[in-house]
Amino acid sequence: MPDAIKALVLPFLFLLIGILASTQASNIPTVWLQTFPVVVAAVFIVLLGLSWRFNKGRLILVVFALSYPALMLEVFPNLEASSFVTVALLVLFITSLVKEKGFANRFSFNRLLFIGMLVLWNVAEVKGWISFEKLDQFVLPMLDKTLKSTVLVVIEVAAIGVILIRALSFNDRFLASVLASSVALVVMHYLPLTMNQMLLILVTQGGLWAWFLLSESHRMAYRDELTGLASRRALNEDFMALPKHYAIAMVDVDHFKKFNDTYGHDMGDEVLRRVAKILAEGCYYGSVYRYGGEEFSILYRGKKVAEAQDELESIRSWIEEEKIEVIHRDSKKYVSVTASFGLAVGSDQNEGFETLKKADESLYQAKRKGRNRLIIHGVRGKSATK
Ligand SMILES: Nc1nc2c(ncn2[C@@H]2O[C@H](COP(=O)(O)OP(=O)(O)OP(=O)(O)O)[C@@H](O)[C@H]2O)c(=O)[nH]1
Repeated sequence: MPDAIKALVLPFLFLLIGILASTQASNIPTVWLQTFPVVVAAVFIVLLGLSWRFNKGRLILVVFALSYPALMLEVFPNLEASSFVTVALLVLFITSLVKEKGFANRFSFNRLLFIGMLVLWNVAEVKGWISFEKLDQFVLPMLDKTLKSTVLVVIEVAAIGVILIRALSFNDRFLASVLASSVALVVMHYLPLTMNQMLLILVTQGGLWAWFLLSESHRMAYRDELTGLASRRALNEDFMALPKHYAIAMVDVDHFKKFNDTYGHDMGDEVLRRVAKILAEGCYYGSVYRYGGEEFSILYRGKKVAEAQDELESIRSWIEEEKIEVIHRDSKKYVSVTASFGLAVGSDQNEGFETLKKADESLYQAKRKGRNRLIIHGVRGKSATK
């Protein structure tokens, strides 16, 4: 299954649970039902607290968008929800377009100001202070719909369409969750739901965003941002539960400082991404981590050294063969890098760090012997064919 579709599974599962729960609202005892508004308010306040703690400004907009229709229906109970939902969808749409800029800064202020204007326009419209009814004489005969209802449907369809396209093209979990929340708003608009049913959907949407924040913080802790590989922290944790038989490899890009100095830091980053990709795709038996800087680690659980050795030799030659396009002195050319490898076999489940040190020693031996080779700790004369 493509990653972009996978990213949609959980957000839509939350949505489905919300819709299914709302169908059971009539079976819920009244005492519980009375607590729903408080529960929803509490969930959203906790979300706002978390978005402040995790410095995620876009989440304020999401919380606002989700709570807006229900809040407005509380204030104007006799009015139709359609324009409230459309404003909420517009806010989600804008949120899906902007970059994360943190919680409290001028960006958040500007965004909230814009939303304030949108709300003012919405209130003015529902109160009848501004009206487009005169234009209906032209629109009604053509579309059999008022101008307002036509514009609202167009905005809803366009907003959902653009969010869907972006979620599928960027494979981004934030966009996937925004899409599920947008569909939740549309469901609340078009299905004849009671306020309690809406609140049930909102609670599950709160759950979705809490899950999003938790998984984001997990990703930040255990994934390396540049390469997308597991981070050193993940390796440290994996060392706590090593199997009886294991091996560790350390990999280091050769002359990387020179590469950075010649082609620039951005090209250096590109090299690290390429090497990480080759390691991730080439490692069938091992798990790859970015250890730090231009160093990577591979953990082989329960595997024989020969299997690890064969795999590392293939990866070494793939790195060597990879052609990287660089611009140097205003002209385009293709360059390649090499990497050195050290491998050590663990002899004790509790000695992951010691084994890693041995792999590191072998790696530096490989560097001393001329680089672009694999040295196995404690095995004389074992190195890559050169
Ligand atoms: N572009 C980029 N450079 C990095 C990153 N992390 C570390 N570096 C650079 O990696 C270089 C590592 O250089 P050295 O440790 O001297 O090693 P080397 O030049 O690869 O030489 P050998 O290991 O002896 O082959 C330093 O210049 C760091 O600034 C990163 O994330 N991106």
